[in-house]
Amino acid sequence: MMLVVQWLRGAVKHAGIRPLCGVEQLISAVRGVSSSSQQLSEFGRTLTSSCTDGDHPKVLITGGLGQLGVGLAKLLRERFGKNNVILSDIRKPPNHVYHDGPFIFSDILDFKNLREIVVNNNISWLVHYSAVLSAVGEDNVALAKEVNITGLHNILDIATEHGLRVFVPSTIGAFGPSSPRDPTPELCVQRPRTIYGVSKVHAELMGEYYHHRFGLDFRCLRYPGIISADSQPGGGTTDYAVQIFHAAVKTGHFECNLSNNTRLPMMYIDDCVRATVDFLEAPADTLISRTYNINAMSFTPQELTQEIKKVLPDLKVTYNVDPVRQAIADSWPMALEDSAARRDWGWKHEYDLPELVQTMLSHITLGNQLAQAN
Ligand SMILES: NC(=O)c1ccc[n+]([C@@H]2O[C@H](COP(=O)([O-])OP(=O)(O)OC[C@H]3O[C@@H](n4cnc5c(N)ncnc54)[C@H](O)[C@@H]3O)[C@@H](O)[C@H]2O)c1
Ligand SMILES: C[C@@H](O)[C@H](N)C(=O)O
Repeated sequence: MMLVVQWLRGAVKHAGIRPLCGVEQLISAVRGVSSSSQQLSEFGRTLTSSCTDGDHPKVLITGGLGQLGVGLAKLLRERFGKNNVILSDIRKPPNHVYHDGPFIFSDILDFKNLREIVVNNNISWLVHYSAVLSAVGEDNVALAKEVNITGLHNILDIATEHGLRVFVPSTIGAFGPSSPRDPTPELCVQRPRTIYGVSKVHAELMGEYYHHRFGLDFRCLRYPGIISADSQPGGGTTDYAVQIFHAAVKTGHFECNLSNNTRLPMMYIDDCVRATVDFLEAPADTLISRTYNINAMSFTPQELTQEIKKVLPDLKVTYNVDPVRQAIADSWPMALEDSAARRDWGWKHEYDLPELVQTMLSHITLGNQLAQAN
């Protein structure tokens, strides 16, 4: 096996193939197969399917109609071409998403269908966004187990089988009350108290295991709460930090379900999708780890309100604390320690609280004006 890996490194270097085509991915594919002749012929297919269109990866995004998928698809399509990025979900897309680029139905619990999609579309990168988030998960543990754990197993098996690069996001929710909270280091006690958090620790460990055992090119970022103007959050604990902006513009009143002094790590969506694409593109030999924290800003509902009031002074915020969400938030980090991401693949956030507030308010105001004009 070592000889094959060495030969592959030499051959790739000799042929001048660009790193984007995934030298390490190919090497991983070699490591991932045993020496049976059938599997070696599979390897031949993996080699050709891993580099599409000469240069660009062919990307499949699962759960792509949630808060993050459409934004990620937009950036990936700018970099790799519209037809090289396929969004998928189990829901019907809105018209503008359907017309913006390829969309396909894919239920991650249907292994055979998922495999068919990967094969028929020559997929080389898989971004696995399907999930049941923290608050919804506590409401429906069985569904969260099915989607977040069984679904992940399907993804890892298919990615390994076809030599794919696979990205699975983790979260601040992968930590718990016994983790250090301010800041939370990359490696520390992880004993989350939600099914969402437990499933994400499982995903981190399974992905890393598949990487070491089968050579899977598994990549994982622990996202903070993500804030976006054009897409709605899917039932998490940090959702208030999106909803407050819409309420501020629309009615001038917001009822917050977390207490005024609950400090959580947050990130603007543009930083999140840029981090994801940069991390996906990072050469494998620069990655010391397969799971990284990324951090941008931290604030409380009170601090966010004060910042929004600089633009909309009449905003009124009242508090009606949801005990389930509050207990979750109280067990999560206040900030993530992310020096490894900054060192290894150049992560740098661009949005702090003032820029976040300015950007969110202008996007939402403009969006509302356009909607009224139509
Ligand atoms: N949004 C955040 O603040 C945040 C923070 C940390 C991590 N993450 C992670 O990022 C990823 C994307 O988050 P999001 O906010 O877009 O989530 P979301 O809840 O908004 O969207 C999840 C999507 O998964 C789809 N889905 C559910 N069951 C499915 C199935 N069986 N097959 C295929 N798709 C299915 C849903 O239809 C939905 O569109 C998730 O893994 C989430 O855990 C998000
Ligand atoms: C933090 C993140 O994982 C998600 N927004 C949640 O609150 O569940």
